[in-house]
Amino acid sequence: FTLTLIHQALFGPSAWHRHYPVAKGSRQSPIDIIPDEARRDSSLGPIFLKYDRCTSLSIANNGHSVVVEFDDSDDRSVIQGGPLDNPYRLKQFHFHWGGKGCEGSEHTVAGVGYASELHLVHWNAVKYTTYEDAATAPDGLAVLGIFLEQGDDHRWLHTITDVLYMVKFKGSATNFKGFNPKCLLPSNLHYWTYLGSLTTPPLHESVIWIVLKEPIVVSEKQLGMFRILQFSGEEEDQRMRMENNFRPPQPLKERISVVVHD
Ligand SMILES: CC[C@H](C)CCC(=O)Nc1ccc(S(N)(=O)=O)cc1
Ligand SMILES: [Zn+2]
Repeated sequence: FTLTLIHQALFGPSAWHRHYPVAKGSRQSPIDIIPDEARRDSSLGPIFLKYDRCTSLSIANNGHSVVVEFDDSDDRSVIQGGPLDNPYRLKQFHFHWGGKGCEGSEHTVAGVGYASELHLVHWNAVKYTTYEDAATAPDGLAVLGIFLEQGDDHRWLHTITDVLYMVKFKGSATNFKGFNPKCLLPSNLHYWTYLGSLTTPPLHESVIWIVLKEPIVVSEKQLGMFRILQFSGEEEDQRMRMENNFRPPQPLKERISVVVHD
């Protein structure tokens, strides 16, 4: 317990500003979304997701989360429409979650958090040649955020939780082909959108956030499977269970409020 507190104080969100001054920037994520204060913009249309089955490649533990990587060498799997001027290619998705029974999402809605949050990370391959270049540009990335609410078993999440034991330790990865993230979407794509940042270092202010209003429902058992993951590598003797890997909401500052599309 004290190890976790020390670890948190040295490497957690409150320490990031020392190496990444942008942590105190003007468009940091996540934020607390206040639906009643969200503007409506009639020019803002629906988003479209074209997720082709055969682009998933691998699943890995990067020491911060569990990440499913995609082949982003062409436009087979893209998000477009809504606030986006171009199609953005799917690069990876990952999750953020809490400890036993406590909150775990990054964005909150009127001060209330969810048990977990799924991030599908896309990049603007029309304007930028590499993901790395896009990740430092103000319109380089589009991250689709989906809340996970605790309830019944999710019908398809087991395809991910069943393989987590193979990527238990930091730095481990395994083949994960043929997974279509479409199965993780809620029934409607109504969203809030705002200009923000990566929620972990390097915290680049390069993300157009699109947060879906409707959560997906997953069971406590399925959420618990994420907690078999470790922050630490296999060789490290101090076992550090991977949980509470979420950044708390950041100040909205002079950003225009969030825009909503129903
Ligand atoms: C140089 C490449 C790049 C900056 C570093 C690797 C990367 O992609 N990081 C990343 C991606 C997504 C999020 S989030 N949680 O979706 O906001 C947080 C961090
Ligand atoms: Zn994330």
